[in-house]
This record gives sequence, C-alpha cells and structure tokens, in this order.
Amino acid sequence: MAETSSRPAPPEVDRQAASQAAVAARRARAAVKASIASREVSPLTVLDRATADPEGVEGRLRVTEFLLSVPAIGTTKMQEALDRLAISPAKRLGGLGRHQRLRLRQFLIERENRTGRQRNRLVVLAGPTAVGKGTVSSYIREHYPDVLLSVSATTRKPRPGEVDGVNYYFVDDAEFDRMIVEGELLEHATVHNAYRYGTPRAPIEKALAAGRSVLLEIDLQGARQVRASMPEARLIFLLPPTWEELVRRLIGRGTEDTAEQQRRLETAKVELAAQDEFDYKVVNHDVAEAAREVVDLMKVRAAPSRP
Ligand SMILES: Nc1nc2c(ncn2[C@@H]2O[C@H](COP(=O)(O)OP(=O)(O)O)[C@@H](O)[C@H]2O)c(=O)[nH]1
Ligand SMILES: Nc1ncnc2c1ncn2[C@@H]1O[C@H](COP(=O)(O)OP(=O)(O)O)[C@@H](O)[C@H]1O
Repeated sequence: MAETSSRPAPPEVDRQAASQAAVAARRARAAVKASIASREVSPLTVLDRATADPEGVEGRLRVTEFLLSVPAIGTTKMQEALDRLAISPAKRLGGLGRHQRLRLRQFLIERENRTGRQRNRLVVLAGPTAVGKGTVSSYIREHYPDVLLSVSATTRKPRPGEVDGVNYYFVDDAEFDRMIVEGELLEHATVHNAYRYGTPRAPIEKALAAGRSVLLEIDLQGARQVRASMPEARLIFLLPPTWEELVRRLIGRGTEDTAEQQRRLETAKVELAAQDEFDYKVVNHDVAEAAREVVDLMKVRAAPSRP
C-alpha cells in the first residue's frame, strides 16, 4: 500500500499530456481540412505552409486527408491522383520529396485552372520592396501580351525615361483627390510614407468583361483593399530567395539613398510578416520562372515565340 501511494505519478501524467496534445493536433488538422473544404484557404497555400514547416499542423496532414478535403475530390479521384503523382498514401505533406511536391503543386494548379475558369482572372502581385515585382511584371508584359498590366495613377514625379500612361499616370494631388471622390480608383494607398498610388477601375473592368486576365502590381495595403472589394481576385506574394538577397537587390538597384533604403527595409519586414494572408507565394529566384509561375496561376498561354 505504502509502496503504491508513494510511487511517482509522472508516467500517467505524461500519457495524459501526450493524449491531450494528440487531441489538440487532431483538432488543428481538422480545422485546416475544414478551411480547405469551405474554400477559405487554397490547398496550394496549405502545401506551401507544409513545405515551410514540415512538423507544423499542415506538414503533419496525410496526403490522403489533404486531397479528400479539396472540394470535388473523392476517394477514387484521390487514389488516381496519388498513383499518377507517384506518391504513397502513407505520406504526410511535410514528408514529400521535392519532385513529389512539385508534381502535387502542378496537379492542384491545373485543377484550379479547370474548375475556376471564369472567376480568377484578376491577379494581384505584391511583395517587399526590391523583390522584383516590377521586373517580373515587365517580363509578363513582354512575353504574355494577353495579360493586361494595370497602369496605376501616382502623385510621384516621373523618373527619367518614364512615360505618362505607360509606366504610370502621373497626376497631381488635386487630380488624385478627384479620382478618389469620383470613385475612379479600385484601391489607393500612400506607399513608403511618401506618394499616393491608385489603381484605375475602368480599364480593369473593361478587360475582365472582355475575358482578359489582369495583373495588378501594387503594395500590401492595396492588395488588402482589392481582397475586400473583389474577393475573387487571386493574391500572390513574391518572395526573395533570402533576406540577404533582398538587401542586395535593393542596394544593387541604386535608385534610393541609404536613408530611404533603411526605411524601405523596415517596411519590407512588416510586409514579409503578412505573406500568409496571400493565396500563393512565388519565390523570385529567376525572373522567367517566377513570371511563368504567376501566369500559370492565371491560366494564360505564352505568346508563340517569334522566329
Ligand atoms: N496600393 C498601390 N500600390 C501601388 C500602386 N502602383 C504601385 N504601387 C506600389 O508602390 C510602390 C512603387 O514605389 P516606387 O519605387 O515609387 O515605384 P516603382 O519604382 O515603379 O516600383 C511599389 O511598392 C508598388 O507595388 C497602386 O496602384 N496601388
Ligand atoms: N530574379 C532576380 N534575380 C536577380 N535580380 C533580380 C531578380 N528580379 C529582380 N532583380 C533585380 O532586383 C532589383 C529590384 O527589382 P524591382 O523589379 O525594381 O523590384 P520591386 O519592383 O519589387 O521594387 C532590380 O535591380 C532588378 O534588376
């Protein structure tokens, strides 16, 4: 008796704690599956999170339960997909090999492109300063002429070589105020605490009505406004390969002085912290590759290469 009562309790306490943790983890996984099923979160975002943190909630999801939570995928489609992608049903998302992950990603993109045909033509590209948004957008303008690249209005002055109506519509404060009052802007924001930028609404509505895809290259505040006013828009966050590379690109561009660079890097930290609000993340290792990923998410074919 005495021996029993003085025996240390920890093993049972450990067991209890472990089973509580298992219940909490199961609940967390169920919540992720429910948000995929209700289209609150894109399966691609879940896959990205699993890749970033293989031991996190998303990483611990079995590939079978993940696929079954995607709307309109049942057991048969799930099994066919896993066969085709050469992925074992026992795998967890966080445990996929690189090639398996890329195949699964492509499968999900193609599926979304088929099922979301008419709804997802407006794409917002945002990301921290100097990540390469302008470079990737220009590449898209050149190589994918089917995409309309929205031209923003801004109160900043043109830089040498910039053309009114091509790079931006350069307007003064009074004109910008008028555009806001008349409801001509889909969104607008003061960027880098300096000038105002806004997206003219009319060209976008016209292009969408004509069945064209539209790309907006705007800042985080603008992206949030578009999400609120046009929830069908797809939001893409462009990421640098590393923080050091972002700093290198900003300094290498050489368009800001040191104080302005510091200010932008502070903003970049805040912006990077918002990346999980976006539907997709694309890492800008290589401009052509990043552009292709963005365009894949818009389902637009490249222009036939010229002889
Ligand atoms: N919200 C919003 N941001 C914009 C718009 N156009 C450009 N921006 C953002 O404003 C910043 C442009 O900064 P700046 O260095 O002056 O111009 P850039 O050299 O053309 O990038 C970038 O972060 C853009 O994403 C717009 O229409 N709306
Ligand atoms: N994939 C890339 N690899 C290397 N340098 C890049 C890449 N993409 C962009 N850059 C360079 O990084 C700098 C910032 O790009 P930019 O398009 O101006 O960024 P943002 O529009 O996001 O502020 C430019 O000097 C550009 O040439």
